[in-house]
Amino acid sequence: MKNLLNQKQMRSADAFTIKNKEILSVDLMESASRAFVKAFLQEVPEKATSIAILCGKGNNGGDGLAIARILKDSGYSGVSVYLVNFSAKETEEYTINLKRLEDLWFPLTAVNTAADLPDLKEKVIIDAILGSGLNAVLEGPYLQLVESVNALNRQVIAVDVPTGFPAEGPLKKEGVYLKADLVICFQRPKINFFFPESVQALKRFTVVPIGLDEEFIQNCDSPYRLIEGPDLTGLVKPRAPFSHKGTYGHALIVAGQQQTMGAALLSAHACLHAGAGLTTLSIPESGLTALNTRLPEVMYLDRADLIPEKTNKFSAIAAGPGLGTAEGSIAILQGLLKLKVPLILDADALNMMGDKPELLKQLSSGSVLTPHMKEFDHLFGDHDSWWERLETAREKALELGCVIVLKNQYTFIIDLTGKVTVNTTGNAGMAQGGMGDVLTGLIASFAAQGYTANEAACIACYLHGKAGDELAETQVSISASDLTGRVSKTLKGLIK
Ligand SMILES: NC(=O)C1=CN([C@@H]2O[C@H](COP(=O)(O)OP(=O)(O)OC[C@H]3O[C@@H](n4cnc5c(N)ncnc54)[C@H](OP(=O)(O)O)[C@@H]3O)[C@@H](O)[C@H]2O)[C@@H](O)CC1
Ligand SMILES: Nc1ncnc2c1ncn2[C@@H]1O[C@H](COP(=O)(O)OP(=O)(O)O)[C@@H](O)[C@H]1O
Repeated sequence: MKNLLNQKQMRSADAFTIKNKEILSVDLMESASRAFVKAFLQEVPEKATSIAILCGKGNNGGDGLAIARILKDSGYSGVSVYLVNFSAKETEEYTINLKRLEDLWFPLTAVNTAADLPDLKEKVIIDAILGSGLNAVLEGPYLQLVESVNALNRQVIAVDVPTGFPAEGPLKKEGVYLKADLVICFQRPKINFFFPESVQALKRFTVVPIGLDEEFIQNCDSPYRLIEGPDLTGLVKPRAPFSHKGTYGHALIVAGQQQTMGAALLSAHACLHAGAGLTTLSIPESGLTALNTRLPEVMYLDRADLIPEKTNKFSAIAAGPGLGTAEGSIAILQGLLKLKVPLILDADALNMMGDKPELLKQLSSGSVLTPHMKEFDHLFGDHDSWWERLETAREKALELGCVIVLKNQYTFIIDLTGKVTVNTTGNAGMAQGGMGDVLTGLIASFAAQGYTANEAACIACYLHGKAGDELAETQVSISASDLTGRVSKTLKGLIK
């Protein structure tokens, strides 16, 4: 899995690369700027496009100056550079790149106050004002400049990070950011790109390698990492010769009530498709006809049988989808907690725990909680930012000894030690009811098959989103049933 670094670690990776590869800092800037231009070419292939590059006086601005030169060398004929001179000091790499442009008689326009910014006519704006060196919210001339550029409503492509947007840490309410359509980011994405609030600053991002030492990066002690397809190849085991249904575990899903029986069926269906040897569903008796008609492979367990003697045969137990929160459901949850086995808890199971926080203390170690943002805040209190929510998730995972799957467009899987795995698969086509029920069924299936709680959560989240991404190639929206139908095929692609 790829480590995500904080800015201090990123600077160390910079320094290490410069020392060990015996390259100059300005050469690293050149490499970053070339990588930027390569990605920019894909985005703006028309060489006659007029482009304004706004450059601050730090290394982000230095990149902007190098990018101007490289774009010109690549055949872009309408590149203009605006020097944002709001700071007294400039970095050495900036100075070198400015000199290189001056030597080429490159036209440069000085912007010494926000009011100096001319009426930009260029079609595309490259934002190289401030990058990861940002140390406070924007104010004064930077704020004015950013607001006037935002008002232009042009296509904006930011270098590494949009001006004003912090790479890490809580996003302040008063923060103002230069709004980028795309960020071309160096070597690793910034952790803050994965939070929903980032939409205020960027629509999307792409990451380009710039030649930093990968071994150094991977050896950094970081709490964040990204899960990618190759990470699962090798982890997901193929079906074994001479195996039988008993080899792949027996999952129990406790879900559904009269009005929300579908949630239970969706979870069980997903569990089946992800390969559990046996799947049993515990639903109210009134759902039996639906179960037998819709999912003939799935067995039934009476609610009265949720007792140790009847449940000890299950290799994983999930509860919550469509379960309701009435007295009867609370009793079911309390009964499950008394089993003293790890549980996978979603939806109403989490809502009940939010209503009765004392239940959280009864969770067995190795359990998995799968809240979306509202369920999470109901469980652990309101949060002003996603950064803070993720910090709480890390503390709670450690304190409770459980895995927390904090769901969103990018889902955060926090393991028992508080480490965070970010899943980037999935798409807006999946924003339909029932999708979380499917995820619960997938986690239950992998847990039943013998994967650890964290492995089951990582495999399930990646697979869930990946199946959705494959379907999105030919569909606009994806129903929970569509997704379930795809899962086994996608899984096949993940096995060596
Ligand atoms: N390995 C990599 O990732 C590589 C990264 N590279 C590039 O380097 C970039 C980072 O460059 P950087 O460190 O020079 O900082 P940068 O963002 O240009 O800004 C610094 C200036 O901003 C100022 N300033 C800060 N906050 C402010 C505020 N709120 N309001 C006003 N001013 C503020 C601050 O002034 P100070 O507060 O210190 O007086 C200082 O003068 C990175 O994003 C990437 O583009 C590549 O070239 C090579 C490999
Ligand atoms: N825009 C999106 N991009 C990626 N994944 C999404 C998106 N919208 C929803 N999902 C995924 O769908 C699931 C929704 O879960 P949840 O809100 O609990 O759904 P429900 O309660 O309807 O079953 C989560 O796993 C989430 O990551």
